Amino acid sequence: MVHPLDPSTGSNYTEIHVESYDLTWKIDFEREKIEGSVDVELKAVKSTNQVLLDTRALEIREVSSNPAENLKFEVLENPGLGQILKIDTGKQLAEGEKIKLRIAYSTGKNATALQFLTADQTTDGKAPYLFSQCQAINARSIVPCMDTPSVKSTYRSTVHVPLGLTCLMSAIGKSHEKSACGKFEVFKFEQPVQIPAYLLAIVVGRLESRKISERCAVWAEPSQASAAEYEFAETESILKVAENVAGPYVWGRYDLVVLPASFPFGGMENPCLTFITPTLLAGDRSLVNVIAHEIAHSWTGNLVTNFSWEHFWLNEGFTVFLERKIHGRMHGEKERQFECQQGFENTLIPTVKTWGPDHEFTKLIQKLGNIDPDEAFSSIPYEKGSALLLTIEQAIGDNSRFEEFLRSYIQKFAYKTVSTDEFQEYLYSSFSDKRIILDNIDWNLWLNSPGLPPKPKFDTTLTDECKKLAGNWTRSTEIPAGTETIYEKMSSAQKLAVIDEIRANRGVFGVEKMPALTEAYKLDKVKHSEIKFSWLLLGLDTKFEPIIEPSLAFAAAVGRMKYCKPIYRALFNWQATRSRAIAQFQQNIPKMNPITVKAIQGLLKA
Ligand SMILES: CC/C=C\C/C=C\C[C@@H](O)/C=C/C=C/C=C\[C@@H](O)CCCC(=O)O
Ligand SMILES: [Zn+2]
Repeated sequence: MVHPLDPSTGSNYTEIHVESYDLTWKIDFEREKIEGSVDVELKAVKSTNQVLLDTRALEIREVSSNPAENLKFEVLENPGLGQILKIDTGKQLAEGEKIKLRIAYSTGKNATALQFLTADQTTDGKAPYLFSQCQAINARSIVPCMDTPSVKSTYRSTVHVPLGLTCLMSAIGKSHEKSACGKFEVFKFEQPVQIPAYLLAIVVGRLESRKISERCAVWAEPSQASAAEYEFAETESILKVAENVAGPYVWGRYDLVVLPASFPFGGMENPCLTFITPTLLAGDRSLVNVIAHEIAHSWTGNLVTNFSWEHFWLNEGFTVFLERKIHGRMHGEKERQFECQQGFENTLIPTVKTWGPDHEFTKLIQKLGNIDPDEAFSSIPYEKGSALLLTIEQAIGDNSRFEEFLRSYIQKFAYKTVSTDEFQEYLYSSFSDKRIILDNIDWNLWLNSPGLPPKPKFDTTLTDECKKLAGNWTRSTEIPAGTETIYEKMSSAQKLAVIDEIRANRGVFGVEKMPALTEAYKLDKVKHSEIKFSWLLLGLDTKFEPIIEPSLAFAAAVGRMKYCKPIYRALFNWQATRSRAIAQFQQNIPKMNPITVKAIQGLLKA
């Protein structure tokens, strides 16, 4: 089956493929730039005399071939998506012929993949810091590349960083020594498994590591190292369960790095080194579902990769489904069902409501054109995607057979990319005895229609307990008796479900009960970031004035977009807070991640 084209790249990947990148970088904290070169090895898929690479605001100094010969190049605009570096190879390459190019360049001011932090913007406030976020199409702002998941390449790197700092990458560390001049720490890495450009990642900072197992460690700034070691101590056990569900782990190491608070996501599945937000440091290991999610990406996303961002649900829907399979193996089927029901009712339903039921971005398969995929990003591919897989599992009616199918799907498409059609074709060929059952799934509704899909069936036991407790608050004007004790005995996920449920029924809750609710469940002291976020949003949605200060403080301190975007949206939409929120946001822009800035600016334009 031939893949359609990826609209988010300007590269000529159908003519020639990048096989490997060899990066030589110097991290310049003063000028907030990466300075260096990349050696690119390419192989022609068909005869061509040009190489088109994606770039975004890069300063290209020179392009040469090996043996050294300067090549002609020009930089063309690619509206909405950056630029295209067009290189004349100087000769016609035959199909299968290889070529090596060297590109000397530096990153531009405000490279979208990078956030340079001054010492005072870090957790410990002791040294500057740098981290990257290349998904979806930001890799092109740090290296000229084929920035499409359709192309997978290996990479090596040599990185010079200031003395005393540690560099980590989404690869296996090979060596660390001082430079000959004694002015730099020099780190070398190798990623021997072919990966798409969006999985290239770097972090530089004052970092300490704690060993979790032979293949797992957690890195953090020194003041957070012990907390991180405790919080993520279960990483190896989760990885073993994941292998049991999905097959052997092929990436060698699985390390974690806790980033500063401005990191825009909960976690990013960079191979060998998952990036995580410090908002996971709940103190009681109650947010490790994010680690299970990132571990699951080692198979779905990193090994089997969506061929373009229009089919992002193949990365995220499968990963959420696997994450919950892992959770079910560890804590029981009722728990898995609870997570699935919560995902549908308290994430998917509100997300569809926020976009609007006819919005293009509520479709599972997207038509992105030249829209930056970041703009379409939401929980839809995660929750609608995993709900589709749950629906298929239930239609098949044999969970262990469906799990075997998942393993064979992973094996079949490992190291490759996949489209929705290919997944569907493989599903039908694997369940040829269930064709009629599969035909009963309304594929067009699930894949191509906006809005909510049919709700799968759930074992509602654990959710029912939460709905009952929440109902006591929303249905009555009285403060429910004994509510503290019932709440206290619940798991953190159930506690969150209680607040989410009250929030879903805020119309009948009544702002006058906010102080009692806050007091009963000690919500103003809660450390669990999901519960805190839900409480703040409940207060903002019900226009509870004492919530304004903690909401502004949370939005300023936490760059995770899952939290700061809805909080800013609510603050912008409330007349009483709008101007303060806009002023705070604008003042904080220099400290914020470029991806987050763009997303919040989008809210103001909407
Ligand atoms: C349908 C949208 C099409 C393409 C989007 C592709 C990438 C979107 C881009 O914005 C990058 C996303 C990176 C996500 C990383 C981690 C998430 O799993 C975090 C989820 C939210 C959170 O927990 O904070
Ligand atoms: Zn994910």
